[in-house]
Amino acid sequence: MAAFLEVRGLQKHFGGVTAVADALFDLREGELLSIIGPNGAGKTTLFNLISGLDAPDAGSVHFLGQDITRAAPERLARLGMARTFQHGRVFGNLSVLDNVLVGAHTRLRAVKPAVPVVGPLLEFALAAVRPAAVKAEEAALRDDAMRILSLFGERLLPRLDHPAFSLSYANRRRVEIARALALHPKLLLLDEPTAGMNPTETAEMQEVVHDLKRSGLTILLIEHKLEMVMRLSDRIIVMDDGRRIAEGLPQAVRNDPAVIEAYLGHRETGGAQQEAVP
Ligand SMILES: Nc1ncnc2c1ncn2[C@@H]1O[C@H](COP(=O)(O)OP(=O)(O)OP(=O)(O)O)[C@@H](O)[C@H]1O
Repeated sequence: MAAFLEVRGLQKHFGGVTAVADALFDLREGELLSIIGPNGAGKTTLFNLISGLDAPDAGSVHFLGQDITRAAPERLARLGMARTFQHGRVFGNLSVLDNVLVGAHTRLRAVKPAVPVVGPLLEFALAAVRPAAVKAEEAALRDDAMRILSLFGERLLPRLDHPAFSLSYANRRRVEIARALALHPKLLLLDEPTAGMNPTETAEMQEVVHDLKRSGLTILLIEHKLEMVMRLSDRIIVMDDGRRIAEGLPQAVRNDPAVIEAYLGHRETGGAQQEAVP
């Protein structure tokens, strides 16, 4: 049986820099796999190659048995892959609720008839007239968006109508994750969901990710906060200078001499240094 996600020999070079060298791993359905490593190790580049934001120089990615190497992000969204970004990307002028509804766009059916050529025109007309089927779909998506926003307790629900630019940094990160969840993804790629968060916010985010994992969602996680990685991960891949230097269960990785060397030996560890080898 094909793996849920299969990454084979992925490579990416930027000029003379090897950002990702021969990445190779499988991800099983329902698994939470973390990618860790010092700054510049190639983690975000690897995410970009998997999620269609960047094209690999070599190698392949298969998702749910389909070759998705170099596939456009829209196709990946339709297949059920969603991601978040290291620095959080939201639509600043849209409200919290609308940001999340944008994420549900690929799930629209009533307002997006699958008619060739005139489809976009029909969609425009249906959005303007809003017949009962379209209204019912909008209501269902709104209910779903509220359910997703409630995963973050009282952080976002009281701010439904606030424009995203007015939110705190931590809340913008939460909105971004909520928007990714609105896609009802089969695979969620989270790039440092707790970056810039204080210990309370980090603990809350850890709970959210834990709940998502418990719900059966398959997750690929980049995270510098090692305690969180150790608690959440089924398996961990450690990268350094574009290469995988270790892979295994959290406890084994924690005690791996190559991992300790990579973290403690690096000049910059993006906050991981203080937490390395806990
Ligand atoms: N668009 C780009 N152009 C040139 N070099 C790049 C580009 N993107 C990444 N790199 C380089 O590739 C290497 C890997 O970077 P990447 O951002 O993937 O690392 P990372 O592990 O995600 O680091 P961090 O933990 O700091 O986010 C680095 O040396 C980086 O400078």
